[in-house]
Amino acid sequence: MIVAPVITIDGPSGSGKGTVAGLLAKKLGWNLLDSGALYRLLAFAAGNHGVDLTNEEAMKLLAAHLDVQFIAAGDGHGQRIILEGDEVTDLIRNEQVGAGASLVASLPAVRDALLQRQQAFQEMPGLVADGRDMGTVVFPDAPLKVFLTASAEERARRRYLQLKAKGDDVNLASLLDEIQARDERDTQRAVAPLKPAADAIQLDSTELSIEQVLERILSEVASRDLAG
Ligand SMILES: Nc1ncnc2c1ncn2[C@@H]1O[C@H](COP(=O)(O)OP(=O)(O)O)[C@@H](O)[C@H]1O
Ligand SMILES: Nc1ccn([C@H]2C[C@H](O)[C@@H](COP(=O)(O)OP(=O)(O)O)O2)c(=O)n1
Repeated sequence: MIVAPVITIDGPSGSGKGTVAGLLAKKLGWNLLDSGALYRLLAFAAGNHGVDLTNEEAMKLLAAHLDVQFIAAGDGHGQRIILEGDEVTDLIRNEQVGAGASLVASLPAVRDALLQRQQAFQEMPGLVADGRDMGTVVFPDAPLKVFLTASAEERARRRYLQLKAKGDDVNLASLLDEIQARDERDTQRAVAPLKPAADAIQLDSTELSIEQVLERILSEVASRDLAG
């Protein structure tokens, strides 16, 4: 059986995972898994259904029955996300939902319930998957694993610019606090914590442009002969 190759991109919030994963998937013509969106969707759905984010049993049920569709955007750039029939693409991209996602993501039963759903994205001709545990837990056999980082200050600055451009009322200092709190929770949790896989390439993007990060990864793809 031919197994579709996977490129995993893990790292902390604002390191550029989502942007680079989207560009890479587009360039290679591969499928895309934004695993963080699943945790964000769960936190968002919990709000809609009045479920307490720390209620592991209820959150596990919600995860098992999550009704979500990822639709490639018409311009070939990014994805539209539909939750229970409603478009939530932008609604899940704020720090409040991010913090809720990080909380939900610390529940082992929730991670278990999402495992197969994530693995089902591994289809031909290949998959680019971004998150926190793509290389360590979900796709441990991936032939290329990237761990993307950047300083917390640079990540907060990027998030600030991104949210401000969207028209959100944001504050740089509180974004930095929130990012650091999320880093702490994501790296310290007992199950599938944020950490580089032993065989991951580590890339610090603090001083790199998006194009430079993409170039570095594409050179790894070429040297491993992954794109056929
Ligand atoms: N290397 C980079 N240099 C400058 N800005 C970047 C870089 N990588 C990503 N960005 C910007 O930072 C913001 C956060 O990137 P994103 O891909 O959402 O990060 P993550 O998925 O790791 O949270 C986006 O607005 C993106 O355009
Ligand atoms: N594979 C994943 C992806 C995300 N998570 C959790 C931890 C993160 O703080 C939240 C939100 O992830 P997301 O990648 O959307 O967040 P950022 O874009 O990096 O800010 O979900 C996870 O535990 N495992």
